[in-house]
Amino acid sequence: MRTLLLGANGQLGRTFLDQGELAARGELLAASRDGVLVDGSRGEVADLSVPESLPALLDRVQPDVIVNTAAYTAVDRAEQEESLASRVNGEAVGALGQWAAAHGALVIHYSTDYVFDGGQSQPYEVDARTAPLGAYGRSKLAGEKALRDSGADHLIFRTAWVYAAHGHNFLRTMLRLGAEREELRVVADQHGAPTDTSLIVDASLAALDHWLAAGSVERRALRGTHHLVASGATTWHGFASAIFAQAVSRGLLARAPRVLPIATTDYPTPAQRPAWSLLDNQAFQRRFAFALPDWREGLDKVMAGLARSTPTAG
Ligand SMILES: NC(=O)C1=CN([C@@H]2O[C@H](COP(=O)(O)OP(=O)(O)OC[C@H]3O[C@@H](n4cnc5c(N)ncnc54)[C@H](OP(=O)(O)O)[C@@H]3O)[C@@H](O)[C@H]2O)C=CC1
Ligand SMILES: Cc1cn([C@H]2C[C@H](O)[C@@H](COP(=O)(O)OP(=O)(O)O[C@H]3O[C@@H](C)C(=O)[C@@H](O)[C@H]3O)O2)c(=O)[nH]c1=O
Ligand SMILES: [Mg+2]
Repeated sequence: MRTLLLGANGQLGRTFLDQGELAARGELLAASRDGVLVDGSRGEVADLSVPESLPALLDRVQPDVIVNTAAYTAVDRAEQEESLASRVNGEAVGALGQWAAAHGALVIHYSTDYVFDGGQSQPYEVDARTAPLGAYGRSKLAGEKALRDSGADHLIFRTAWVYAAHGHNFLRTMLRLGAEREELRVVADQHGAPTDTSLIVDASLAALDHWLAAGSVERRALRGTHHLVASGATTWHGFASAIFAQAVSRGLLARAPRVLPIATTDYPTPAQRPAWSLLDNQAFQRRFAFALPDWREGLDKVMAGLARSTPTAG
């Protein structure tokens, strides 16, 4: 089995590489926008802002599985750059699907809670009505549709509130701001489940193994969209508070800032975010026989990893 990993320098892409299991399952080629990987080594070049460049790469690599973790993820900036966001998150995904359909490859792709408007008050099921509030969500929804319409074998995993010890994410923003400021104001009326990249990688591999072992009838049931998020629920304020509690107890911060709960209306941003981002992950757990633990377990592991690799605060 030959796998092509796109977006290898992103939060999720890096965890796929670090974790090592994709490489253990066969041959693994990693691609980034310019072909340079975070460790300085050379990988493949895959620029998703130029969708028409992708077939030549795929023809050369001939992957059996394409794992697409590349995406335009700047939620606020997307409001100003919607055409770029929709090329990367929409058209490029369609191009991957078209190649995969013609060559019998499987596409594993990631989408987001931001395809929903957040108007619900119970976890979203996979077939709930989508209605993105902003350009990022629209572009991701376009990618889902393009992949489905391509006719390729595919697994789309909608996840949410993704973080890791590396990369751009809310946890790292909080640790940086918390070291600088006495007080932070964080929205307490957006609800979701923070999901660490290790969980996404482990769950994706479990799903891939299921797929590889399945016959054509079972594959028809597996093919499609799934909700892959940690269990439990919190708010960004709750997540921030949990991050600081851990940071202090693990010696990463000498003291926690005050974290004031605020309303979304008191934190104006260019893009509107869903108030309710919880995705129902029960079907994923049943279908792939994989347990998705509470978000606090993931936070615990990520903070333990950070504490191991960081000198303690004075
Ligand atoms: N982050 C989150 O909270 C969530 C993410 N998701 C989805 O999960 C997936 C993984 O996200 P995550 O790892 O967090 O995202 P990151 O932003 O950490 O990583 C995305 C990667 O894609 C790369 N990229 C951006 N534009 C291009 C391009 N034109 N060509 C090639 N590569 C490009 C980025 O490169 P560079 O850094 O150079 O721009 C980056 O390395 C995405 O599909 C995302 O939409 C879903 C829900 C939540
Ligand atoms: C830094 C900061 C943010 N916030 C708010 C803004 C926002 O509502 C919330 C989270 O901020 P972020 O900018 O990290 O969130 P955002 O970039 O919107 O995160 C999203 O990214 C995309 C890619 C996804 O797919 C989503 O699942 C989600 O994870 O916290 C505060 O209230 N106080 C603060 O000090
Ligand atoms: Mg962000």
